[in-house]
Amino acid sequence: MKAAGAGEAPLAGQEVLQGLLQGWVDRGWLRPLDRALVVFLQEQLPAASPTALLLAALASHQVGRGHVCLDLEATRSDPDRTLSLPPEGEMPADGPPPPRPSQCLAGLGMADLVSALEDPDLVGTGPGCTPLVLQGRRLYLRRYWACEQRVAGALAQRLGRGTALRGSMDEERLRPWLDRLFGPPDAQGIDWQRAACALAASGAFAVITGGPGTGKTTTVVRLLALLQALHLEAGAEVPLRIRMAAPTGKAAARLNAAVAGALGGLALPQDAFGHAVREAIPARVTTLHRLLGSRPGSRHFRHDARRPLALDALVVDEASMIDLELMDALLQALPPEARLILLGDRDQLASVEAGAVLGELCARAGEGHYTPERAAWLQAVTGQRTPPEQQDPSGNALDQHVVMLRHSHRFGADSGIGRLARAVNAGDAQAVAAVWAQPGRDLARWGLEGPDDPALPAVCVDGGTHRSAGGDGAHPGGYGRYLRVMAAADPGPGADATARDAWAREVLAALEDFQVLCVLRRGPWGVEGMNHRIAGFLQERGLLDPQGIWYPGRPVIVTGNDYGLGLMNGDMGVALRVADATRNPVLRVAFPAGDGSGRIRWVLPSRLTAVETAFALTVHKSQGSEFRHTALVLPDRAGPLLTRELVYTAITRASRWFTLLEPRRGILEEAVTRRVLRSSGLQAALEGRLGRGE
Ligand SMILES: Nc1ncnc2c1ncn2[C@@H]1O[C@H](COP(=O)(O)OP(=O)(O)OP(=O)(O)O)[C@@H](O)[C@H]1O
Repeated sequence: MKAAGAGEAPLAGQEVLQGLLQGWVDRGWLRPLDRALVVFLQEQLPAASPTALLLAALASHQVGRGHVCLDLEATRSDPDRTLSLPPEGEMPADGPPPPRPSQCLAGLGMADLVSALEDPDLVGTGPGCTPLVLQGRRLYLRRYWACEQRVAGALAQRLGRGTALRGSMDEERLRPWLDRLFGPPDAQGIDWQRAACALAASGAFAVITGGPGTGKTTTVVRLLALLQALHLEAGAEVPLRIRMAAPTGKAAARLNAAVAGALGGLALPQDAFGHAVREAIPARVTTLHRLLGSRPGSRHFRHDARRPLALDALVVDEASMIDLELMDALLQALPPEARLILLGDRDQLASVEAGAVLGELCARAGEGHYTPERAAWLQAVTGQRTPPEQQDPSGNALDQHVVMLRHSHRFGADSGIGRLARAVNAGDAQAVAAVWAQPGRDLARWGLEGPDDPALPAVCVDGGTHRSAGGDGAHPGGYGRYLRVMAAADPGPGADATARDAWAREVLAALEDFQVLCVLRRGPWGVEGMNHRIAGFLQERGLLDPQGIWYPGRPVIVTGNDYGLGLMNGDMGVALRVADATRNPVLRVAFPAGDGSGRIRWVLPSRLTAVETAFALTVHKSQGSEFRHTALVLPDRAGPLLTRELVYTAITRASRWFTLLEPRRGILEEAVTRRVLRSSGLQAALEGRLGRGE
């Protein structure tokens, strides 16, 4: 055991550390959980070094900020970043602020930090039972280290597997099917969708990444058709068991609709065989939690390595939202002979929980890194040449299974949303300014004088129509629209269940026309302030009567999984006034069933314990959803949350119109130069295993 020593003056003793951490908790700088961990460790290891325990508190705190570990290098160079000071919603507290991490760690170099962690009871360097693990310059809570190791191990195994797959393809037969599904290859350039399909067909693991509308769904539906066609053509009596899933109900519903659309466009033979292939592609998409079998009150799932999922191929959309622990659970539950295909946009915000798995897996996707052997194989099966700049003789096994789709088929070259998303993604503030100099019809930008600026009701109620009408006469809507639908389509107290469901579907669909997004939760520009003001605007216009917590027209978002009600975190619903059996008016909350069936689930408001009003959502909560018109409310000052990834995610939630509301001019340009960099060792762990040929 290593006791506190010289060079640790700022944390002269354990009581000082306790007091310091309590001061941080009081200010909202640290979670009570992080301090509780230190109290526990002190009880178990009374002689532990205060510096090591401080680092343990910071490592624990990083998990709450989405990092898998504490990066000691980053901690040393900018200690205050470990607490993201100033945090959103800092709690007012009496007296002078407590010392910051930079003061506590002042004068300590990397060697001092590493030396403080040389405590075999507290910190291990690999398997064992110490509460912390130090790997290189990364300090982990053991649970997350173990999780990262399992994910790296499962991915490495999957990358090495191919021939044992059920439905393995014969490469000779691959080319004609690719030609049928994609048309003849273009000799001029590479069609990355075709390449993605071939690469994903060739192994047990594939990642297809791309921005909005780049054809991820189109490609995966063709891939599934290809796999089924090859499987059935080889004489299989039963088709492959294929499942599709997404992290949220909203994302599952979107994929469901997109798959249904893509199925119609499949170029399959017009005969019994083509029919059998089409029939064998699943039309229903489920949530990952439902697929894995969530269990109330437990973080374990019904399906795991001992009770694996009964499937031959799994497609998971919106994979950027999958955190490390969920990826671990998913990989454990997947039979070794099944394929896993991840779809997602690597540039979006990562999951709220720790880990940015998709981002890490796709970190090298822009440059391809296909080996010359892989490029030759691709040419043989797709008839396309891989551009030389995408080839790399030292490309690793993961590179050979990742494809980036680059061309948006949804946003044309003149689309403002597409141009703005690209400029933001590139982190190019000048390019962003250039887009706004010529925004086109689908973008609008409003400077706000303050929380009472009349632009706010103009956009939130009516969509700000006079500034950004579409070329085809369509107008971006605000929340006034769904409330008018709610009033006009109300089937009345005598309506039967079918008519009520149809009404709810119509209102829920109209609600998806528009969404206000915020960066923050608190303050006038956060979700709480905006929710309050938007309800007021709608009330002033006589569209809403927000009395009490529950009122007709209240849109809500579920904030925690409720297995009893079958509602998942992120599900959105709306309160509607319906009639009970005796025709008395009662309030019920209508949710889409979330299983692709189009059914409506009606829930008593009193049973909903974890919901929030959803006129305004944080950008994080909006992930996996898409709205025809999206309005992003920026804060009036830059902070740790306002980053390029966040703004990109907000813009790409809009399918038709995007409105920017800025309390201070230029804040957008500031935001795009800030990045979210998540600390994790997944790439290193994976590379280590691939290098060892595991
Ligand atoms: N190769 C293509 N040629 C023409 N149109 C295409 C092609 N690929 C996709 N599309 C069309 O582009 C639109 C977007 O495609 P798709 O839904 O597959 O993209 P996506 O990447 O899954 O989008 P998102 O994830 O943003 O919803 C669809 O209307 C689709 O029909």
